Amino acid sequence: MQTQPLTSTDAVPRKSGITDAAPKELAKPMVSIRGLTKTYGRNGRAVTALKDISLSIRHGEFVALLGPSGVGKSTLLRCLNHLVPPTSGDVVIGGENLAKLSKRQLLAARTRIGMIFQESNLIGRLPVITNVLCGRLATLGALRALTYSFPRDDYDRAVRALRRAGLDDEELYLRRADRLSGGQKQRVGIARMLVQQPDLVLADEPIASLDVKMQATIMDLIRGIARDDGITVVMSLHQLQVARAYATRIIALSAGGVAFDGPPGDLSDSIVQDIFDIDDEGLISGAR
Ligand SMILES: Nc1ncnc2c1ncn2[C@@H]1O[C@H](COP(=O)(O)OP(=O)(O)OP(=O)(O)O)[C@@H](O)[C@H]1O
Repeated sequence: MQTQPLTSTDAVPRKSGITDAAPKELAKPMVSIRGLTKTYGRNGRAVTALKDISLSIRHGEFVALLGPSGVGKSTLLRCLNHLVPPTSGDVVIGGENLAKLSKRQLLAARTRIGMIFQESNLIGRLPVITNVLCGRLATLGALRALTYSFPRDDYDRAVRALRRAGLDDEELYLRRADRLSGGQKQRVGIARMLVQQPDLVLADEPIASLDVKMQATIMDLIRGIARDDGITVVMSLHQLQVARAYATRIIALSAGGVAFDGPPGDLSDSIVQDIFDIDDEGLISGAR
């Protein structure tokens, strides 16, 4: 692996996505889903995770996807970048219908869609900086990608991203990723997303493995970055209060369909009670 000395470049927020895009592009929805259905085959049995979902998400929205375990939140997020191909229906991102793209075009489209995962999905044996650089892999040729030979600019970008994600201590950058705390890992995952310079971020339960204090820190960080860079966020969550505090829009899933879609202020306790069971810790624990 190639490891270059680290520079001390200042963290400069990117003004892209909503700010860089031409007005015509902004008029189009960031995400448009039409008639999305996903059926998995399991042990010779069909499981329909999503049933005929249609919705649009505008540039700059912060959408919380709520619902009990198994309702289809991860499936919906993964259909949005075709990591899980829909059984039927269309997913249009920034005006591009993903089903109509060639493999190569789909890979290119995915470079503008960042992901943040519950367990951060870092490569434990690799140093922090290399994990962040992995967000640039799609921009390298095949040989460079195989040997993790990143250009100098990418190292500078990775350092800036780590700083924006709240990791200032350069000693950490060369540490193996599996030697970090849960909160540090999540910050590295956010830095890896940042170097992709995405327009859209899909976050799958990014705070589920963190303590309450770190949950707030990570949510503040993601919201701040999304606002500064004009990034659209779609995030699955189990915590009702977190969704109410951070999202500009809540979409609640129930039985594979949309049970509620609106601003947090419209999701009254009585609507919540009609849709979900909430446990003592405020987590959505089941469907009504
Ligand atoms: N690869 C798969 N093969 C078969 N069934 C699957 C697969 N992935 C998900 N499912 C099923 O699809 C349904 C929706 O699962 P999904 O993981 O999208 O739900 P979720 O709301 O994200 O759950 P959680 O909150 O537990 O992550 C579930 O019934 C699940 O068992």
